[in-house]
Parts: sequence; C-alpha cells; structure tokens
Amino acid sequence: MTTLDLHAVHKTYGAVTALAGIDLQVREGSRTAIVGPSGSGKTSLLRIIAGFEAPDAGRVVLGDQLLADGPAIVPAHLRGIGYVPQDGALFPHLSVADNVGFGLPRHTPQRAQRVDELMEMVALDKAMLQRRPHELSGGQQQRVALARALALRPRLMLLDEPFSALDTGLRAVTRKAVAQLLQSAGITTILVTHDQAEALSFADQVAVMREGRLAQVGRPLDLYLRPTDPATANFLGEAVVLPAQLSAGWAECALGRIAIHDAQRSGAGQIMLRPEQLQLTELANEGLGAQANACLGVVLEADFCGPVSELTVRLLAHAGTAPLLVRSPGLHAPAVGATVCISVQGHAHVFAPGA
Ligand SMILES: Nc1ncnc2c1ncn2[C@@H]1O[C@H](COP(=O)(O)OP(=O)(O)OP(=O)(O)O)[C@@H](O)[C@H]1O
Repeated sequence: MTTLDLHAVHKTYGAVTALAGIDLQVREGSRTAIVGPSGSGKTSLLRIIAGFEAPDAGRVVLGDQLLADGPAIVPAHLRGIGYVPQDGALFPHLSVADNVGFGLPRHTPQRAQRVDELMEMVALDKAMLQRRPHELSGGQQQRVALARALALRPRLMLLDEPFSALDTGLRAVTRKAVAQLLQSAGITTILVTHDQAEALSFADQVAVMREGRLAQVGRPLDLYLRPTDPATANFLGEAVVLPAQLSAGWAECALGRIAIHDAQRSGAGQIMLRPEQLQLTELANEGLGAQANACLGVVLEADFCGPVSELTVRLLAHAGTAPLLVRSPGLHAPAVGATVCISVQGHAHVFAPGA
C-alpha cells in the first residue's frame, strides 16, 4: 500500500529550477533515503512534502488525502507529518521535558506520561528531563528532536540530514537506533542525506536526485550493483568503469574476460565493477613469466584506512587504461611498487546503451 505519492512535482525559485518533475511512491511503514549532490533539490522536495513550501505544479497525496495540488496546499500543521531538521532545532530556553512535550496539551496528567513514554522510545534517561539542550550531547539532542517529532504520532517522519553534525561513531549508533525505533513504531520515514553509505544502510528504498530530477529509485543493493549510468554509479560509491566488447554473457575488457548477466547484449559497451570485486594476489618477480596475462598490475598508491586499504593499480598491459581503485584487507595489502595479479569476483554490470 502506498502512503505517499508524489506526481509530477515542480518547483522553481525565480530563474532556478529546484524540482523538474518528481514522481515518487513511498510504501507505508517503509524507509526511503533521498541522496544527491548539493543543490540537486533534496531539501526543496522534503519541504514540499512537509508543507513548508508549495509546489508550482504537481500533486502530493498522503494516504487518501490530497496535500498539495499545485500551489493549493494543506498547511503543514494539519498534515500529521513529523520533521527533524539537521540541527535538531530544539528550543534552547526550554527543558528537555518541555521540548519533547511541546506539541502536547498542557496541564494534563497524560502529558507527563506521554513524555516519559517518548523518552523511553528514544532511549534517553528520564534523569535528563529537567536539563536544557546545551547540557546534552549532540546525539542526545537529536534524540530529543526525534521524540518531539514523534509526540504527535505522525503518519510520516521526515529527517533532513539529522545525523550530519554527529561524529562518525555516534552517527552510526544513532542512525541504527533511530532506524530500529521508526521501524518498530511502523512509521513511514524519508531521510535526506549527503552520505551514500548512510542512505544504503538506513533505507529500503533509495532515490538518487540530480538537477531536480530522480536519476534512479530502487532497493539499495539494486542501485549499488545496477546503477543506470556511470554518474549514479559513482555517486553511490567508488566504481571501476571500463569499455568492453560484449558477447554471449561475457565482457572482454582490460581485466580480461568477465561474466555479465545479460547474455543478449553484444558489441561495444561499458561495464562497471565495485572495487571490492577486484582481488589482488601479490606476485614474486620470478612468477611474472608464468602469470603473464592481461590482469597484471603494479600498485601505484596505497591508502591505509584501517579495516581496508585503498590501492591504485596500473595495468601493465593496458597503459592507456586509467589506474584502477581496489580495496584490500588493510593488514595484508600489497605495498606500493608491488606487482599484483588482479582477479574479478562475481559479474560485471553493463550500462544500457547511451547511459
Ligand atoms: N528559497 C530559495 N530561494 C532561491 N533558491 C533556492 C531556495 N531554496 C533552494 N534554492 C535553490 O534550489 C536548488 C535546490 O536547492 P535544495 O536546497 O533543494 O538542494 P539540496 O539538494 O537540498 O542541497 P544541499 O545538499 O546543499 O542542502 C539550489 O539551486 C538552490 O540554490
């Protein structure tokens, strides 16, 4: 069942086209992440869904309620939509209790009870209720903002880069906790983020925006392994894109012969592999003669990133091919200058003609 349905949504600001016709469906109880480069229209789209802005044209439907039909809109406060902005936007002069309970009826016994429930939902200790926002950590402030948005039992939750101010460790922990919380509460959620890994791990549907349009919408794994074009491929992570000759389920390329899923494709094409599909075996010099094939390379650069090392490898037999990015286990990666044999795991993705 579809909860949110956007149809041909357009928005311009003066001469700038922020949204150039957005169609998007979000299923009830699901989590959608909207990613895209800066200025691609993510926040404009979220603000139109929230009701803070009106589209110039197009429709926004939530459940069976028409929220926007061009510039005619239902006001934000009547939509039943929760919104958590980037900085949490807590009221600095109010206590945690008053922030969380802000939208609830005052002076009722149920208010304090509901605030307690919400604190429990977002895993915050009730001892914090009388603190002010500046007496909390960044992650705790985000949880208070989430509790405040949950207080009114929203039909839809909008999260606008809510984790971006948190450091890496806290960010991952908070993201996971928020995803679990929203999932167990069955709340349909849309997250806007710059962070590809965050989008892929948080959502069950990812929408990639580019220049006011949706370049691709789908399940995280499908988008990662089968992006529609090289730009989308690169946006969702590092990609190795190579020209290839295709025939009968194989691609002949600078890395040799690689399996592809589409047995019908033939002729010239472009293939994509993710760096973790390439495996390196370090060769001793005397092994070179026996291993002489298209997949020999030399390590030009090695960046140690902890669990993995990112290596740049130049193919020996294809000086014209741009150096490849390969990920190797961090503690056992070949050193700069090492000669390596490159083997490919799994299938290559073939871009559609003209992508
Ligand atoms: N109120 C406004 N007035 C004029 N132009 C605007 C306004 N809001 C957004 N824009 C323009 O619309 C385009 C889309 O902006 P938007 O903020 O939606 O992008 P974004 O993808 O959220 O970017 P970022 O990731 O940097 O936040 C940009 O070119 C931006 O400059």
